[in-house]
Amino acid sequence: MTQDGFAVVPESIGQPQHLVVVAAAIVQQGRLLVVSKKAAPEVFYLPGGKPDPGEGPMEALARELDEELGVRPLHPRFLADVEALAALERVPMKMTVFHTSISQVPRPASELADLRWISGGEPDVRLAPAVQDQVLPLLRQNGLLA
Ligand SMILES: Nc1nc2c([nH]c(=O)n2[C@H]2C[C@H](O)[C@@H](COP(=O)(O)OP(=O)(O)OP(=O)(O)O)O2)c(=O)[nH]1
Repeated sequence: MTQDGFAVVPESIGQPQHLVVVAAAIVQQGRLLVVSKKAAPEVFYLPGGKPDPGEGPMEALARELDEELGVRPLHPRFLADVEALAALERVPMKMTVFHTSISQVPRPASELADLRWISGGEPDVRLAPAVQDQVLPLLRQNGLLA
């Protein structure tokens, strides 16, 4: 109850549950790094994942990049918040994307099935909807990808 006598309603009540995801847009030599996981090897998306409880976006980004690729983000900058259907869970997802450089050459961890550097037009790479429809156009609009 607030001082005004109103009950405090948790934000989640009455709203759809969103999956929260943090991800990295890493571009080198005009190509975007995408990964696929062993759980769904046919779908590629940005390295990243769900923040642990109490973890901030940058902390989550650094942990996920370390776990998945053995790299550290260098000079990460907020690119966009995008909303789409999550590629694996198929529920609404809010994904915060940071454009970042990385500290080393990425080495895929065992949870990954594949790692590709893409220009965006590869016919054999099926991208998650958020990446195909939102992240690639944003990177192009910002001159970060041809
Ligand atoms: N990392 C990432 N996830 C994405 C993207 N696009 C997209 O739909 N997703 C979806 C895929 C999954 O449904 C969800 C992220 O799940 P994940 O399995 O990568 O997350 P995680 O590393 O925290 O995995 P876990 O703890 O559940 O094992 O978000 C994207 O570009 N990057």
